[in-house]
Amino acid sequence: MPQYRTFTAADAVAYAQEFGGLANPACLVDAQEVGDGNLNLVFKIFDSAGVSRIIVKQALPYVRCVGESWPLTLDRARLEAQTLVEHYKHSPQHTVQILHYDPALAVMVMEDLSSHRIWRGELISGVYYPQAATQLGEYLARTLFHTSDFCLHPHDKKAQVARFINPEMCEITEDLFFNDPFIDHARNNYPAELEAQVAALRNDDDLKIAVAGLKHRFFSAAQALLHGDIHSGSIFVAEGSLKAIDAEFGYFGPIGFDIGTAIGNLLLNYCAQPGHFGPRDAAAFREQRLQDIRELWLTFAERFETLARTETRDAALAYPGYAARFLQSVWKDAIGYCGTELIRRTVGMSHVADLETIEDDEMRVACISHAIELGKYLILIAGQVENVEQFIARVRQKG
Ligand SMILES: Nc1ncnc2c1ncn2[C@@H]1O[C@H](COP(=O)(O)OP(=O)(O)O)[C@@H](O)[C@H]1O
Ligand SMILES: CSC[C@H]1O[C@H](OP(=O)(O)O)[C@H](O)[C@@H]1O
Repeated sequence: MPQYRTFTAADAVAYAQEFGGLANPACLVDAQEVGDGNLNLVFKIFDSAGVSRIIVKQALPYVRCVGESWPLTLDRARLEAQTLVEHYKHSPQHTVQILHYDPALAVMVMEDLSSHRIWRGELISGVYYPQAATQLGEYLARTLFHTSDFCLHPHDKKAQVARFINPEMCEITEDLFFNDPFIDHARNNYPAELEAQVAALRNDDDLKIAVAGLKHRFFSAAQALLHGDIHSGSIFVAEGSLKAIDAEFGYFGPIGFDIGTAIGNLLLNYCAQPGHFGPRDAAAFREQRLQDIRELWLTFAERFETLARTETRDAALAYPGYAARFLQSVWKDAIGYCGTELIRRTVGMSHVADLETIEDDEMRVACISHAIELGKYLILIAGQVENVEQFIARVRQKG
């Protein structure tokens, strides 16, 4: 077995020639490292005509955006490859295809999605993909249903939970979402002007109890195999197409976490709109985001319920009305997790380009402040919002 080493561009080309599955591997001649995420190396491998043909992704033994002072398990590459392979089985249209995985080198080779664009960039530029929210709802319904107790035999489910135990990556989420923003932590990063607003988060008993409940369910509710980090930067879109990538946070957790993360990133974009298009033009883009949220939830819920009605194997869970009851609890979880995504992306260490690229300082701070307030509000009211129309009305009320 090869020893782990960090790939150079030449290593990545040689690896893609061997494991890329191309009929004419010698055509692969060049590589460029294009990783813009927080964690890993990503190489595009080009042919002699300069066309990107295949992707080689390698985990580093530390958090890329911080450096060697924050070591991180290489096993995350296994969890990412395994999660994407499992999701591909259930939703091949909306999951990147993994072609090869190598545990010793913590490397995977995957389908090249250069014909697509990262959704976050498109949302920031105001490019609308009207089908994307529906397709994301379909992806979430199919992957989450087919890895849940509605579908799996109890023995298989338990074996799968064990195969996807992901303690190191879950710990990052546990800290960044549910701890750091609600205490005075060195990793936090927010505008000094918002100190009083952030201090109020630390001193709000109701909020901290609600966040404790969300963290507790993140620890313990092994409902389905989550993507675990399904934000708009982990989603490629093209006309009529959507593909999820980057699933190294995959584990069996509460379904509402994936739904809430996805909705949360649409809301972060909603909050950022005045910073990119000015208060007047922002209104139309904001309506698109609210429509995306409506479409995402309604598609997810409708597809999940249909699958539950037609394909549930467990006799008790198949009882008419139970799936609808379960989806109500998923919805309420999703609103809470959505709120934590808004807060961790504004107060915590890991920010989003939607807000960070707003050039005007005063406007940027105002948009960040809006996201923090909205996040706190959603966490507090999560249990009272019965449906997506009420959710949208509440978001509108908060400005
Ligand atoms: N399958 C792919 N096809 C084309 N580009 C990709 C692919 N996977 C990743 N990339 C590029 O690499 C970037 C970082 O990938 P990502 O998986 O998000 O890395 P990280 O795990 O470090 O967050 C993406 O934003 C995208 O530009
Ligand atoms: C210390 S990891 C911070 C943050 O980075 C991950 O995002 P990505 O892999 O898409 O760059 C994830 O959201 C983590 O919470």
